[in-house]
Amino acid sequence: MSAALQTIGLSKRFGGLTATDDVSFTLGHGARHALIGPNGAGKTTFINLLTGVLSANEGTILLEGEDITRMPQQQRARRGLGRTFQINQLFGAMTPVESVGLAVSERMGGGGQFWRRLGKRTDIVDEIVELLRQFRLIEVMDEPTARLPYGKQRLLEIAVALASQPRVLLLDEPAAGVPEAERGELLDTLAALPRDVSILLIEHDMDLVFSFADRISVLVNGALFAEGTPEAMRNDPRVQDVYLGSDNHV
Ligand SMILES: Nc1ncnc2c1ncn2[C@@H]1O[C@H](COP(=O)(O)OP(=O)(O)OP(=O)(O)O)[C@@H](O)[C@H]1O
Repeated sequence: MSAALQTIGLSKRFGGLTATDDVSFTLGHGARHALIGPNGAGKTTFINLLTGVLSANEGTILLEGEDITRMPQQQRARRGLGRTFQINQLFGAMTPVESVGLAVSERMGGGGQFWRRLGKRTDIVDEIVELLRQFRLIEVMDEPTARLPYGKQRLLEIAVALASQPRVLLLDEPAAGVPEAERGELLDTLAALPRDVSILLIEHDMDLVFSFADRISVLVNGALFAEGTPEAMRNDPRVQDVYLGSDNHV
């Protein structure tokens, strides 16, 4: 059985700087895999290569065994590659029910026909309500997004990404900017994500990384430096040296 997502010898250069250096990486089916590393290690560049925001200089990207290396972003998304962004990409004037509804409708090819379809399709309504419930957004579903607590906005972002039913979900720093008091809800919600979605998490919050991940890869200077179970990474003196033992992950 092929991996959910795999890179082989992936490299990206910006002029003289190698931001992704010969990365061969495997995301297993149903994985809860975290990618960590110091600032500037190349985590965001790697995600951008996976999603097609950037094109690789060398190497191959396989999604469920299919070569997507040269595919445009939209096509990768349609093939089942979902992502959230480090910085909130939501429309502030829309409500959670509208954002999730639009994402579900788009997946079904509804697009602008969204509200007309909604009235007729109870299965769509049920799915929207279930997503809002799962992400603890029911009580705020009619509030403009810009007025929601930041933690709720990050939850909404994940709900919107999940609405497209991705096979692989890339979570780019979901806890960034979320106040301490709202982190528990985020952790619980991430823990409850459906197991048939394979997840790659990029995160600086080590509590979240160690509570979420069953596998961790460490990126340093664009290259994979170490990989293993959370326990193995926590106890690896080399990893402690370059990352965990220092202050540069906050
Ligand atoms: N578009 C670009 N042009 C030139 N250099 C870039 C570009 N994007 C990233 N870099 C450089 O590539 C390296 C990796 O950056 P990247 O943002 O991928 O790291 P990161 O691990 O995501 O960092 P952080 O944890 O701070 O978000 C850095 O040295 C960065 O300055």
